[in-house]
Amino acid sequence: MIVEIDNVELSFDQRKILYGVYLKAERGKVTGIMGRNGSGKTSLLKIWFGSLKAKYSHIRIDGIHQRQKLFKSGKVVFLPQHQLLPTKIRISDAFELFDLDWRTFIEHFESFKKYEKMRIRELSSGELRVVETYLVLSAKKEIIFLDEPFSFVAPVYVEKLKALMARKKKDSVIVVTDHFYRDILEVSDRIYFLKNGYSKTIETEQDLANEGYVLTSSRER
Ligand SMILES: Nc1ncnc2c1ncn2[C@@H]1O[C@H](COP(=O)(O)OP(=O)(O)OP(=O)(O)O)[C@@H](O)[C@H]1O
Repeated sequence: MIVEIDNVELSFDQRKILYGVYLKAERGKVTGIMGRNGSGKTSLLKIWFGSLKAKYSHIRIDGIHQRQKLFKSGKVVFLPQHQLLPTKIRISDAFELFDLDWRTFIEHFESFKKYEKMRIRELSSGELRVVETYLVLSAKKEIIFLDEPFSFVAPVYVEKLKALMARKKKDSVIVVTDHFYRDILEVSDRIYFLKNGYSKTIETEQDLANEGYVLTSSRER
């Protein structure tokens, strides 16, 4: 499966946010999106998913223009930047909601064993992000959008989530954005950088330095 978005035009009031964007994401590859704060990454994911209306946007799946919002196809799952799960439910209920097996999760995230009967509100921000990202990645959808899955997450769990993404990309189109740029560079097979409303492909930390996203490439230090 190949999912593309182009001809995006988004403004808020008179402020142009996106106007020269083309992204292509495909099964078998993780597609990363990077850019400074406010460059439009979240907006772009929302337009792609269908929860934000742009003046123009053109979305294709396997070359076929999609008239309906992508989320209506039932093929896509979206981890939003802000909390996904309701705070009152138990963690075990969240696994039931996603039709996923708690024991499989525990095989990979053993230290979460003690939380099974706890409620979502009892998790720390990072623990919640691990659970939410795991659920979304494991949701057996053809298209997976992840907006900042690594926020608040300890390096050991980031590694586990990256390994999960590497496994899941065989079955699903995965698009991810995050400011943990080294992790995005590592896990992504193709990376787009958003700047001044446009997208361009980048590959290395040096490219990010050239775009002014990081101060200097670590190789130069
Ligand atoms: N509902 C809104 N109303 C007005 N302006 C908005 C709205 N949503 C986003 N914006 C503006 O659009 C721009 C892009 O926001 P967006 O959240 O897409 O950026 P981002 O690249 O995801 O940023 P970050 O890395 O900080 O999460 C920002 O300047 C933001 O202020």
